[in-house]
Amino acid sequence: MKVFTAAQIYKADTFTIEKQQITSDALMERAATQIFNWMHVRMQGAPVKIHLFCGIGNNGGDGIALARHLFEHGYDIAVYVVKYSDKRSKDFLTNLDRLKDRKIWPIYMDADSDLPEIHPNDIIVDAIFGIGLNRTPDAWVAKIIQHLNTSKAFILSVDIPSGLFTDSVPEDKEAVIKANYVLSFQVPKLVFFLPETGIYVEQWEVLDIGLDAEFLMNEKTDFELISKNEVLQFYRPRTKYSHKGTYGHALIVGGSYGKMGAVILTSRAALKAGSGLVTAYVPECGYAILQTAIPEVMVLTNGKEAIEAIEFDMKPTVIGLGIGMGIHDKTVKALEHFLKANKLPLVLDADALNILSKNQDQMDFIPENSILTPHPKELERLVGKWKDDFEKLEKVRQFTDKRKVVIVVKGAHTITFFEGRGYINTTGNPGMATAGSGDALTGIITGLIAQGYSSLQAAIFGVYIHGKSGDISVENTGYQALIASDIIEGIGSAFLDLFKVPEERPDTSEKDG
Ligand SMILES: NC(=O)C1=CN([C@@H]2O[C@H](COP(=O)(O)OP(=O)(O)OC[C@H]3O[C@@H](n4cnc5c(N)ncnc54)[C@H](O)[C@@H]3O)[C@@H](O)[C@H]2O)[C@@H](O)CC1
Ligand SMILES: [K+]
Repeated sequence: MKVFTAAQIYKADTFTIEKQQITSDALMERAATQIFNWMHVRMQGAPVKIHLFCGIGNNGGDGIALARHLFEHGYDIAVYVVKYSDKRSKDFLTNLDRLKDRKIWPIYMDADSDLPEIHPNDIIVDAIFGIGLNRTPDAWVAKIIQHLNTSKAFILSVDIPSGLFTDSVPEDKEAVIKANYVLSFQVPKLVFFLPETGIYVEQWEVLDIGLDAEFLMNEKTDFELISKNEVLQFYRPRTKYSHKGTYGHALIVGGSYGKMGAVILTSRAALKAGSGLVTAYVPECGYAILQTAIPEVMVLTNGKEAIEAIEFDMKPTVIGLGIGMGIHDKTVKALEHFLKANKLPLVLDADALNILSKNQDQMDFIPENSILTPHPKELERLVGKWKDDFEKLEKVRQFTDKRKVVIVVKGAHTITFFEGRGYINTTGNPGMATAGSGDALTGIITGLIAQGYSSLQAAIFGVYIHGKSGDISVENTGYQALIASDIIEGIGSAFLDLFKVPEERPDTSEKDG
């Protein structure tokens, strides 16, 4: 699913209005009806107090139109208009008149108004600001927002949590609604997925308001959300007359005294992801450990307790490099020597990234289409410090552009970058923040490249499978007890899940988050 900017959403609105020959009011009515249906299916007329806080723009208009539908279906509502400006939108005013026609009188709120009492069991509809927010809300509006946040009532945000910008991090962290649920029109917003702004969105769902399908399909976006549908498009089925050679040979280079477990995890994950053959290249102290731990993996050795040279007499399809490798001087030299001679695509992780960060001139020897999988600290060493999430994304984009490589920015929503575009993953959970989780990911990605997936596909698919496996495994372990080995064990289930038919849903909108 594509992730549009605010400007693109406005463009889609205008395009749709012209093409479908409808009024903007009709589009607002669609939006409000969708939200109403969503609520009505779940609430079934329950006598719960619903407080609707509406701004004076089109987001407020959505809220006012929703209030009318709720009223007409017998819900107990209170409507507040937060008058943060005199520039009320046309469609807001139209809907306000319709509400007044039904003898519903909103409570107007300004800087001097008292804050209404809200019971923890009530429901709040947040329609104060939408994607039109262009500056930090005034202090008195921020106060209302804080009042709602501390009420303990369930907050349903219309389109986006009020106070959250679509393309920057909020300056005043207290002036943003913390939404329990966001109903986003047509497309999700990038800010739902970034660490600094995603905290305002507990769950989200997209509501289809019928924006023009052709426009949505043709419009190019900087970000795409990756769910099952997207990865299925490049899934490679196995053929009957294939053999292990068909599925490539992954070489996993790494390990040092005390860090051999990482190589076990990566090698195992590469096998489990489907690599035909896997060879581990480790220092001698890892030989018996590897051979005992994974009988399916072949082992080559160099150096005693750390790798001193990377030379081999075999032809791997792809090389995963850096896991538990350490930063011994001899290893650093070995890597430099190897990079100068190597032509194969690489999956670079952990100590390989740390070594490269310190010797940026060696970056020139990274082959195009290689994949780098840094965690936040490694990323910082690679691209330098950033002031916020948006600057981080920009720095990564520039780096991938310059070096022609794929960078996997690991996080709650891992984002894979290549050729100026970011692919946002939707699987995974906090249980996966555990030792060796990244080693497993490196193995999965390496194993996919071995089988013929392109670097970009392997990174996107690998991140998806890794997260999905974590989601399936956590059902049995709980967050705390989930360990990297569980993620590797779950890889098979994650593949099987690709072909599970989703269960029937009560409504027709797309769901995620
Ligand atoms: N454009 C359309 O056709 C549709 C728009 N929809 C709704 O419209 C929303 C966007 O509406 P608007 O563009 O009217 O914008 P908003 O309703 O988000 O904001 C209203 C206006 O307030 C002003 N403003 C921004 N920041 C402010 C601040 N800090 N203090 C005071 N005033 C501020 C801006 O001039 C802005 O246009 C979407 O989020 C969505 O909810 C939906 O009805 C679907 C259709
Ligand atoms: K809102």
